[in-house]
Amino acid sequence: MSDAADRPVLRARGLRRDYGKGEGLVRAVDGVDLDIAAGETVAIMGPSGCGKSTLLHLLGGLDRPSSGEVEVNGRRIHDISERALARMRRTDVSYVFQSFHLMEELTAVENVELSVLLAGGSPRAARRRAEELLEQVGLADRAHFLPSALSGGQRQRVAVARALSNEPSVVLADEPTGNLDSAATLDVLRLFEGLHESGQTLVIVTHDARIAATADRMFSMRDGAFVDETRLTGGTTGQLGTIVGLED
Ligand SMILES: Nc1ncnc2c1ncn2[C@@H]1O[C@H](COP(=O)(O)OP(=O)(O)OP(=O)(O)O)[C@@H](O)[C@H]1O
Repeated sequence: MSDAADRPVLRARGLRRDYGKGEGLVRAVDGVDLDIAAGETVAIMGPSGCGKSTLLHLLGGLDRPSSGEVEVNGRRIHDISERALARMRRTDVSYVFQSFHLMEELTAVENVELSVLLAGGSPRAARRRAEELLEQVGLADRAHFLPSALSGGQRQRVAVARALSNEPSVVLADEPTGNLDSAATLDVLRLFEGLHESGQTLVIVTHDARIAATADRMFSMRDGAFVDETRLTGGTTGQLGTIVGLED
């Protein structure tokens, strides 16, 4: 096997992020090391304010660390130009937010399409890809609805379709079910499970132990650092309904 095949998709070393200075200094992320292999699903849990979102922002290149480094597919992301970083955010690493972040004036299909267009796809290819993805997330029949006409779970599925639009190496999801009821949570979890089965790499920040239980590995975070790592065996295929408490 070549080195490239063994190389983690996402790697962080000595990652630190400080906000403010002097007496007001907050060390939001305090020395995180992380290696995530292709196809892994990793959950990050921890109490409010422990630094989960800040860490995810650093991993996705939405923010720069005070020190330390992040590599995506072997490439250090904080040394590259803003332009290259913006390109990487459109293609290699994508983000799913708790509050969806859809463009309210665009339909579901247009939201996904826009992401392909921004990454340089042709209009025709973008529409085809957007339709395929909405089909994949079970929303073909809602493609021409505005987000305001969709349920929370449906909006989050559009956001996931958009996150997948440019075939990213890693999808980072920040509390992706935080605004959803149990039925919608189950929908999104099933979608993640399908992505996992198809080999997508996922990093999910969550407060919900039931969601973390669906991962291959779970990190517990306190005060900006990982304090525990658990390898979860056996996966949860077919058990999601039980986990979320909706099915027997
Ligand atoms: N822009 C900022 N300026 C100053 N402090 C910040 C900023 N963003 C975050 N922090 C602080 O950094 C720490 C980590 O915040 P972060 O949002 O990463 O935590 P979290 O674990 O994601 O919390 P939650 O679960 O509530 O979303 C907190 O103490 C927070 O107050």
